[in-house]
Parts: sequence; structure tokens; C-alpha cells
Amino acid sequence: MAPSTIPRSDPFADPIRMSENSEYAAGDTLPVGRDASLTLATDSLIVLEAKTTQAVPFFNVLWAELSDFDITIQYAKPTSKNVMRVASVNYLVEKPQQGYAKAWISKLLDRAYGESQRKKRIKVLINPFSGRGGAQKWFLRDIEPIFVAARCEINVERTLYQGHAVEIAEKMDTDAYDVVASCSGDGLPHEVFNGLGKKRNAAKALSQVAVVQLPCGTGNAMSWNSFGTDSTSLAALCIVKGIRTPLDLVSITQGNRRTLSFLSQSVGVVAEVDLGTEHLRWMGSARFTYGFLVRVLRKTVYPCDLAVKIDVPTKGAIKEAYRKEFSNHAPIEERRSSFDMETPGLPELQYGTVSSPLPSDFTPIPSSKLGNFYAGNMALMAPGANFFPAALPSDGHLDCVTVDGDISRTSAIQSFLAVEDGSWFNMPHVNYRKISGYRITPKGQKSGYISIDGERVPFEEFQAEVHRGLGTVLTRSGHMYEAEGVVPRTGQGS
Ligand SMILES: Nc1ncnc2c1ncn2[C@@H]1O[C@H](COP(=O)(O)OP(=O)(O)OP(=O)(O)O)[C@@H](O)[C@H]1O
Repeated sequence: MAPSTIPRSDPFADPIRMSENSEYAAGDTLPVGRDASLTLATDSLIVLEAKTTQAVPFFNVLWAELSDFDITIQYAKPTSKNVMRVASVNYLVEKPQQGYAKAWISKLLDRAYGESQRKKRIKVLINPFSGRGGAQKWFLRDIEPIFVAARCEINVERTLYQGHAVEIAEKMDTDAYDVVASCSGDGLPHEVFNGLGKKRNAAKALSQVAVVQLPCGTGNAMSWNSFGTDSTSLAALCIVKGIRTPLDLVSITQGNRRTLSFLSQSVGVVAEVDLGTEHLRWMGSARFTYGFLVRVLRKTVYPCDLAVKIDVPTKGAIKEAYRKEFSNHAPIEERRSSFDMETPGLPELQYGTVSSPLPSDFTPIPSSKLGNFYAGNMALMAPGANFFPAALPSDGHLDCVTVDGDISRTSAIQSFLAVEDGSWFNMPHVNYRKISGYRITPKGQKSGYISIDGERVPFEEFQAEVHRGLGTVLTRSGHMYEAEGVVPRTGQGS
């Protein structure tokens, strides 16, 4: 039945427009039920009843459909700061209005999804042991209802042993899925990229299937960067609404192995604090602060030979490139190198492997007093750890930071404190470059730590090479990370 304010002769008139508010175009309001209306406003759906009004952001709208008698809209409703639950509204729609209602739903879904793909086909992997072992429970409680309400097609598989996700991704039919979503820490996405990279048509598979994380682990950097959260239900909504975004992947060659890294590589204090303080797990996250301070006070150095293919050498030029990305809406194909989709396996290595002669365009960086070598493909390594505030998903570069180990203790502690908001980028003793390849060889140390995407690898030389946009992820923006960047969003300009 039409709302009482609408003349019966014109069931499609916009009640809001007809009263005090004229910002809604004709066709944006659907009269429903006895005395209610649904209106498409600027960025939300307004549900107006006789005595109540609620605004549902379009981003939260999961689905809408019309049956013979009624319209149902399902949406994600925040029940606390970090929790979303599926909720719905349902109203009668009179028979004569059904044609109009159909067109209205189509408009609502256009606004709700924008350029994001609807009804994604998602392969869900669950690591039952990630984090504190809650992944299975969180999937059923927080994630699955959101995917189901959004009409996503889901296929769920539990990982049974270490490396299982590599095998699953290697064998999967990439024509059957749009997304592989891991209920895990950062370990499973790393395995999924590597599994897709083992396929005969690796470049095609990596461009077809978006690899995402439903944050259930101890380290959930991927979700923090792509979606700005470690809430499982909010991440599920972000996957439903996520926009396909090419992601640079990095080939690491070490010994005769070649693996793909999507997150970071570290040698020196960060690697040692991350991997060498397991015995202090009882301290919780304080173990990182403690581990760092102990090494800084001792002025620990990690001598290496380091040679780097430098692409953007100055912080000024890095900031400028970052600022430009705000207004870069280039299509997805322009954000990847043109990989030959028919070439079997991964793209050919432009710089050879770690066993090849050192490429002539690699510049040696004096590193006999190296304290920290850290190369990042994403900005946040953990919440409050914005190590690479200039990182972009598909600029074809790794962000590379080197800091000497013999700087003053005060400077070292100041830079540690400045990591949280990314302001360490501007500190004079923090060398920050955009690079596309490097070789690093530890020197004069019998043993030590090298971390690739948070996993320990042998303490021996390795080489890295960036492949622009070889992988695919989903992000909220379609082209940037959610972390605070080197240029504030308010000052983006054109
Ligand atoms: N069923 C399983 N049993 C044992 N290990 C598994 C199983 N499934 C996956 N794994 C392994 O668990 C490791 C960690 O995975 P993940 O990133 O999900 O968790 P996490 O809690 O963040 O990790 P971490 O243990 O590094 O803190 C990966 O190496 C993965 O191969």
C-alpha cells in the first residue's frame, strides 16, 4: 500500500521530494507497506516508517529481492565497533508497483555494489590451527552468514597440514572461482599465491583469482592493508564489496628455489625480533618491544652485501608518486605488466637468479653496519606498524628501508616510536627507496634470521625481483591500501 502522503493517482511520486526535501530524484523512492518508504539517498538507503528513520550505508547492503508480495533487503548491521551481523527489512509491495519496484532494486544494487563484482564465487580455506584456533567458529558465526546473504557461492575446505593450501591452490579449477579467501593468518595467502604460481598457466591463474584473507591468525597484515580491519565480519563484508586490484608479487630465489612473496622480506633487527623471540611468546605483543629495545641498546649490527635496483631514489619523488595515485583510476589491465598468459609457469626472471652474475643496474649500498633491511609490498605489517607508508599495491616497486645499526640509541628509539603513524618515513637516518630488485648476502655471521612474509627461510643469500601486478587481491578502494599514507588523504590534490 502506498504511503498516506502520496496521492493514489501517482503511486510512484517521491514522498520525500513532495514534502520538505528535494534532493532525491524521481524514481529514488519506493513506497512500501502501510506507511513506509525506501529511498536511495547520496550514500545510503533511507528506511522511513511512520515513527522511525534508519540509514543503511550502500556499502552495507548485501542483497535485495522481490517476491510476489514483498521486498526483502538484507544488510550488514553493526552490533558493536567490530562486529557486523546480517539484518533485513521486509515490506509489502502492491501488485501494480512491482514493475517499478524491480527497477528500484536494480538501482539499489548498482549503488550497493558499484564496480564490485556481485555474487562472487569464493573458495574458502580454513586453517583450524591459526591464531588461537578459532577460525572454524568465526567462519560459521561471523563470515558465512554475510556471504550467504550476499548470494555468494561458497565452497569450504579445511587445511589438514602445513603446505596443504599450496596443493589446493595448485590443483584448483581457476575458472570455477573468483576468490580464494583464507580464514587464517598471513601464512595461508602466502601458500595460495605460491600454489597458483605452480600452475602451468600461473600468470593467468594469478590474474583470474583474487587471494584474500579473513583475519583469523596471529598476523593479519593482509586484511589490515586491504580492508583496514581485523574484524572477521567486517572483512567478510569487505570481500563481498571488494574491488579486484592487481598486486605486485616478488620472486625470491635462494639456493635453487624460487618462491613468491606478497608481503615483506626482512634481514636484521626486524627479522630477529619477529622470528627469534618465540621463547618470549608469554609476553604477548610486548615481546616485540622488548626484543627491539634489547638489540638497539646493544647497537647490534647485521653486516651484509646489498645491491639494489633503485627506481625512485628520493623521498620527495616517492611522496609525489603516492599523491598522484589518489586520482589514478586506470583500468585493471593498465596496472599489470603485460605477462604472456600462454608462457608456462611464472614469468621469466629479468635479473636472473641469485646464482647469476650480479645485474649491472643493481647499485651496491654500503651495509657493513646494517641494523635493519626491510622490503615491503604492503604498508602495515601489523596494526600500529606502518613500516611502508608509501607502499602501493601495483606500482611495480617494493618499498625498501635500510637503517644502520650504529645510529644513536635515541634516534633508534625515536624511529621505533615513529613507525606507528608512518612518520618514520621522514626521519633522516631512515633510508627509504622504491626498488624493483635486490640481492642481499649476510656476512660474518654464522647464523641469523631471514623472514619472507613472516616465515623463516635459510640464513643465506637471496635475490628478489618484482613482477608488476602479477597477483590479484580485493581492496576497498581498488588501487590503494587502507593505511595512513605519506601524503594525508585530505591533501591529495590532483
Ligand atoms: N591443519 C594444519 N595443521 C598444522 N599446520 C597447518 C594446518 N593448516 C595450515 N597449517 C600451517 O599453519 C601455518 C600458519 O598459518 P596461519 O598464517 O594461518 O596462522 P597464524 O596463526 O597467523 O600463524 P603463525 O603460526 O605464523 O603465528 C602455515 O604455515 C600453514 O601451512
